[in-house]
Amino acid sequence: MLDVIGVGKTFKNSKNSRKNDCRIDGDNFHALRDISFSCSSREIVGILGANGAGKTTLLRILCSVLSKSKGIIKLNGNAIDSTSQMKKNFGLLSGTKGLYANMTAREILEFYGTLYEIDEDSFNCRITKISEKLSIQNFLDVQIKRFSQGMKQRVAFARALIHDPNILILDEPTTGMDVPSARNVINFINNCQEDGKLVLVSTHNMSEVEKLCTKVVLLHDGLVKFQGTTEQMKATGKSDQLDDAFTNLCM
Ligand SMILES: Nc1ncnc2c1ncn2[C@@H]1O[C@H](COP(=O)(O)OP(=O)(O)OP(=O)(O)O)[C@@H](O)[C@H]1O
Repeated sequence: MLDVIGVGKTFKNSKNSRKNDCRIDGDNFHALRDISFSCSSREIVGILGANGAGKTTLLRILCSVLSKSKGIIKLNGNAIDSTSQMKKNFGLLSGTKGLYANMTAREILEFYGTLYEIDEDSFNCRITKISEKLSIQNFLDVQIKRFSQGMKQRVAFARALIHDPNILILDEPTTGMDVPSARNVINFINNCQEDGKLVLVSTHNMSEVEKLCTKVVLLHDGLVKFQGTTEQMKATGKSDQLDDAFTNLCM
């Protein structure tokens, strides 16, 4: 369903900002060098890698927040290049930025509904369905400034899902959450899989990866170092502990 083929991203390398990095090429810095992998609906794919490996850059390219420097992204066999196609098919959760303190959850979701050009009837159906799933139906008319971090994260999830995308991109969805809130997020991600969505999730938490991911793509210095199941990753990384296998593969 989703094919990422030879995707690369090059930034200008400002002098003295990086040293001793194999991705530096004169004035250029190749954050992603050549990324290829494929996945299907109902998969939960872990995008793994050490700090700076290129996870966020890749996820932002998939959601058209960033443009790619090379490569092809295909959905159901067709190359997608227009921003509008990408926006329609992908939903991004990347922290709780843009949840304006003085707006209510409903106002924020209405704002994003307008950006995605969702008609009023569809919007009302979506907001009812999503707010029940995320248990925010009782907070919809409360201002964001009164929300805890976990509640804000649920609104951010609702925002990512408001246009009913086929593919959900989650950049570190449980970072900074307490155990019950993180567990809710994990359950919610599992529900998305049951709804037939493809979920790509970046996380540093290997126990979450073991619980959630049907497959992982491990990035290292802007390349794919490993892809396969967590069991295959342990075998390749020569450890029965996923975090040790991760460390071995990243060395
Ligand atoms: N706009 C930019 N300009 C220049 N370099 C950038 C830019 N955005 C990211 N980079 C660089 O690209 C590399 C990959 O960054 P990215 O944020 O994708 O890594 P990551 O794997 O998500 O890391 P982390 O786990 O720390 O969040 C890093 O070296 C980063 O400094």
